[in-house]
Amino acid sequence: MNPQAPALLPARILIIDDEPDLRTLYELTLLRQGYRVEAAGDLQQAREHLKAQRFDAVITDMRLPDGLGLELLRDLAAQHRSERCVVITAHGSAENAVEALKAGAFDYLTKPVDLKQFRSVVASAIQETTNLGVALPKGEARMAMTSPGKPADAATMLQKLVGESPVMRAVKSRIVKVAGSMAPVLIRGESGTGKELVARAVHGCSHRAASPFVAVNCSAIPENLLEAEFFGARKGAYTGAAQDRQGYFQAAKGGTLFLDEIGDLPLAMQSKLLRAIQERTVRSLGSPQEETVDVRIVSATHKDLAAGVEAGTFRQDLYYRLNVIEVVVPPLRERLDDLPALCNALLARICNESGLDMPELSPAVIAQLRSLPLNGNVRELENILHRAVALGEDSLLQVDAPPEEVVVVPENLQNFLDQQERSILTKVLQETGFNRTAAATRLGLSLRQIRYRIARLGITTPGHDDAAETLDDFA
Ligand SMILES: Nc1ncnc2c1ncn2[C@@H]1O[C@H](COP(=O)(O)OP(=O)(O)OP(=O)(O)O)[C@@H](O)[C@H]1O
Repeated sequence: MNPQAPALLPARILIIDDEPDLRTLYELTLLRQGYRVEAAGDLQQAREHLKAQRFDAVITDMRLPDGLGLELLRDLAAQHRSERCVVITAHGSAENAVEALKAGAFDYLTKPVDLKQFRSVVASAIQETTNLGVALPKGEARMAMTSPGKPADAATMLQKLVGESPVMRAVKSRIVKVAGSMAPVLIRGESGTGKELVARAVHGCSHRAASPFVAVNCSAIPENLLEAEFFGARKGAYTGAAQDRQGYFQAAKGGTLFLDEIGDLPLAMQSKLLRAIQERTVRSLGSPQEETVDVRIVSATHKDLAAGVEAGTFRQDLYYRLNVIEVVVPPLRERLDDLPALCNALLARICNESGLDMPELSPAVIAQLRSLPLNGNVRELENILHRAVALGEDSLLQVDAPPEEVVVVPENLQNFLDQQERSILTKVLQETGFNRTAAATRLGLSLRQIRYRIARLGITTPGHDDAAETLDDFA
């Protein structure tokens, strides 16, 4: 530790459990770690302790003689207290765990409590308060020192998410609010809205910022490789496994695992993922042993997962588990006031990457972009700007962006083309007073060509009997 750093007191923790043996076990475990510990046997005693002083973390059993641990959580939230809460729930009560996380618990532990996990969850819980100036007990210092200062990092992360419209501001404050907990986050939004950026911001604003962020596109992995990719594999576990390899869970240890396109995960893999999340352990293919992993799961989808649950393609229990906290990223059309700032940020990035000077962005171009449907959201905007920069000839940016074409695939191409041709010909003929020569000139055809087409499509033109001409006449 930095010898110049002021000697700070170890973190203070309040333990609440009505079983004296367990209380003692938790107390001793924490005292051995160097923390200062107070203990309470019920809600009333806990409230007295909390009234008397501030703690860094509160660890409470869910069921207490005079009420639920959740009530304490709600009290602390209502009083805007900074204590991080860890709730201990009975084995198999997934609902309680989810409820606790929704009520603002930092994390939960399931009985019987594994002491190694207990120590690591407590260390995570107090880490953030430690970064704000309270010392960690011996042995945990490395984590605190490698963890970047939270406020600066959070601000940088949020800056990358360009946009100050009310809807984007709401997204950002939600990110800050949810970043601190261990609860799984589900990010919903159309394609290209910036879901991955949001996931990175959740990670960057959390105490996990100094640990890995591992992004996985669930739809891009072949089904037979999913298990090895997620959980790792021992050498020889399958044909081609020439050496031990770690999975995404192991790679993201201590950090965040971002599961993009989670709706595309096959059902068999959904069960395995659910198990890994519930047990917080994974087993590499071919390994006899399970290993504990401390990973926060952030997932994203552009699909309606609830509809997937209805249709039987997505497991309800996994949906329930992943969707503890939801962040919805609005489509670009609902935040068009962000366009100028977004264009500037994207242009700066594009020009920087390609070593070009930043072109001038005129209000007319912004207005032009504003009028586009932009159904591909920020990614589409990025592509349009990329094209404009690549094709631009002077320092004023010109956008040649037709609205994204909706390609209609006709059932019968010939009929479809005939119909298009017929309506163009009819329109031009009407506009030229059925003067075939004038119509042909406008369409870049010869008189003979237009007569052929009129005959082929059976278009009646007053004063002529083109439709009566047979195609043989043109042979
Ligand atoms: N608010 C924003 N500020 C700056 N860049 C953004 C913003 N939103 C999106 N982008 C950029 O747009 C592109 C698409 O964003 P991202 O990949 O995060 O979208 P997504 O919703 O995850 O897409 P998909 O659904 O296809 O996975 C990226 O290059 C990203 O950097």
